[in-house]
Amino acid sequence: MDKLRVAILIVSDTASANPASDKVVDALTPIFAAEGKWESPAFRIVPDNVGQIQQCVCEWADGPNWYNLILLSGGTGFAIKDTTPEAVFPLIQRHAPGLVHGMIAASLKVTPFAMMARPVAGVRDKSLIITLPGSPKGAMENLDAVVKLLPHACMQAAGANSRNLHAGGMAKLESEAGVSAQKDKHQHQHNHHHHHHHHGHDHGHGHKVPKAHTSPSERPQSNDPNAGPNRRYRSSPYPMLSVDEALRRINEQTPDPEVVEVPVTTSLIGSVIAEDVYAAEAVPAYRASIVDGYAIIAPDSSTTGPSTKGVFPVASITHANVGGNLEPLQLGTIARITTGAPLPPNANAVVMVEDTTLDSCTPDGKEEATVEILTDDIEPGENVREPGSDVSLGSKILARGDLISPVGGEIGLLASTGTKTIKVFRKPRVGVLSTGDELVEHNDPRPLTGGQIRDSNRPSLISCLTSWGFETIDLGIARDTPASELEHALRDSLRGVGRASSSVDVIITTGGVSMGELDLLKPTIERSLGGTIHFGRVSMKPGKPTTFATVPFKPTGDAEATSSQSERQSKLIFSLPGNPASALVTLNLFVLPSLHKLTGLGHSSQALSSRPWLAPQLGLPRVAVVLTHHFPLDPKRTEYHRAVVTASRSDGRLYATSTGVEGAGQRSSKVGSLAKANALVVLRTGRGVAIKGEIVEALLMGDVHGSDTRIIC
Ligand SMILES: Nc1nc2c(c(=O)[nH]1)N[C@H]1C(S)=C(S)[C@@H](COP(=O)(O)OP(=O)(O)OC[C@H]3O[C@@H](n4cnc5c(N)ncnc54)[C@H](O)[C@@H]3O)O[C@H]1N2
Ligand code: MOO
Ligand SMILES: [Mg+2]
Repeated sequence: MDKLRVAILIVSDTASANPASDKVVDALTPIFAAEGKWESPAFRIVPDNVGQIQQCVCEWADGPNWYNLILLSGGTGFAIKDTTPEAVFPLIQRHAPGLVHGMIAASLKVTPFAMMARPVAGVRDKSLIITLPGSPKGAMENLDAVVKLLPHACMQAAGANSRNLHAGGMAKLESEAGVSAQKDKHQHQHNHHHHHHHHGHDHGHGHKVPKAHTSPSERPQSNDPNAGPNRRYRSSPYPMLSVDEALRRINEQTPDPEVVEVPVTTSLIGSVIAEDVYAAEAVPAYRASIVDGYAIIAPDSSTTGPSTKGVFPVASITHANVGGNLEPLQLGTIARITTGAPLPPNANAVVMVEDTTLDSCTPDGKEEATVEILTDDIEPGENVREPGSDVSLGSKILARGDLISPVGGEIGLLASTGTKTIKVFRKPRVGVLSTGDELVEHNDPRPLTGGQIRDSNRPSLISCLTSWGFETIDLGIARDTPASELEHALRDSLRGVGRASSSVDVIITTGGVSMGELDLLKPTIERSLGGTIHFGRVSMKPGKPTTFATVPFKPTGDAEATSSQSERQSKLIFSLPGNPASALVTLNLFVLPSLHKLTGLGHSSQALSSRPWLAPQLGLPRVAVVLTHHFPLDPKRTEYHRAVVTASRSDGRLYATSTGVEGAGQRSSKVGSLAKANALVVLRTGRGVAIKGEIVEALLMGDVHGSDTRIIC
């Protein structure tokens, strides 16, 4: 039969800094060789870092080249930096305490210090994962204690149809090891119990409010759908933040922009300049005519030279784009010239053709022989663009922080000066993922059944992001069950595999962030991805359960790790509520300012401001609007009321009209409340209504058109 595949992860700051110092791989390799059932072990070294440990274990367990057995050595003790069990525990889907007992029992025969080992063992997908002590001796002793069982355990974990299995070989091993499938089943039940016991802290009633920034151990235990009603929250453990505090945390966690050098093309639109740009060429590069007419030698007005008025022979003709040298203009002659064409040497001004009349033609009648100039007040330099008078060579044409707008002015300036490449801030790449068992593609031809919903969030969010000029990646729909689907979808998009062919900087998800038992985003981000949730509730309507998290990210593969300077170290996840209006409103309110910061906007003003998250360049423009009717107020949460804002042609003010106040008008499930809306009217909490004629703040999402509205109060 095929040999089993084994990989060893050395977890050690020391070995990570100096790989030669590792002795564990050499100690364990002969044990596997002696068994004869194993391929020679693969290995990798990482520092004592939860994110890097998890990244590697997941790659080894989930990737296409998965391993039957994943061993980790190191980081299992009581020292502060020992975090291997914490990293591995959440990745295990089925725990194997029997292996843990076996290893500890064996070590106890050697030393009482075995009581201070904190090993973890269990199955993830088809891989068996076991942690071992960091010392070569301890690692060998522990492995020796269980190694006879491992081939059997691995094959059971992999399932009978695994590529590594043959029915014959399996039966043989089972009798060798003297265990049965029945026993194995018992073990699982035991596992479950064990799991409850260790993690069923007193969060069942959720009265404890966690601190704003929680370390992995003191983080609130999230909804665990497998753990039954006692582990489900009955009130949210996430503190309710103000919108301002939420924006502050987003700003704080959003990394500074990265600089890239790129060629000048139209795909620069929406980029922000990272380094002042100086003109590589002068514009114009030569003395050019501003009009169609005749180049002349105009007398200096201070001297009393010959008049420009009179009849002159036409010496030559100059069009734009002439090659070669021009004949110098002789005194007393003029030269026909077109707009933008270079002046012949000696010429110093141009007379517009409108200020002349034809006097005589050449004998063949094809050309002008003499022309009469009708005007006498032509000064030297008139209608002439001197070299560099539009853009002088080496002058600053664009500054750090300038936006390359779709209007075209900046691209034009870069093009006219022959600028080949410029340094800009790299625009973030954004992935959009819908979550929910109930979702079907919006264009699925089948009629809906049961509780099915068409996925409207993905198309609506992607269209909004695209209009802002960001590269988006459609990450599809992740089902709520099995929960690993969500985890895989997130992990793949961070790594740039699957639907995301290159890794994304920001992930936007919708759905699954509130209080339902299938609301799995928060636990998945915290436990499976080792992420940090910076907030999970905001006092606003719609959008209360909006969640923002960061996940540590280290590119996998050694080559990549060194070469890829452009990979950000921490990735952002915005988990927006599933209700369509909530999703689109929170995208505008929370995600845009972060994307703007990543793009390099608001960068210059940040240093000056004590509240950089409110820099005017970040997020939607804020304007004052006049209400055209009463708007009802919410007593508890600030409302972002969807409205149409128009610019009054009669009084120049901006007026806001709701997209619907009656009945379900502003309900968060109603994406139609955003159809036609171009603004979010910010309504502070209060009783009753904001009255007609009142001036309030609004966030502009779209173009403002003119109207005849006016209110006289
Ligand atoms: N007990 C409580 N229940 C709820 C609370 C609460 O505080 N306590 N908050 C409510 C608020 S406010 C909102 S908003 C929603 C947020 O829900 P989730 O983010 O957990 O989203 P789901 O439960 O998955 O779905 C909610 C709703 O949205 C529909 N949906 C989801 N995804 C899409 C999509 N891609 N396209 C269209 N529609 C989608 C989904 O079918 C549900 O109808 O929670 C309240 N509950
Ligand atoms: O706060 Mo949730 O977003 O409705 O309606
Ligand atoms: Mg929900």
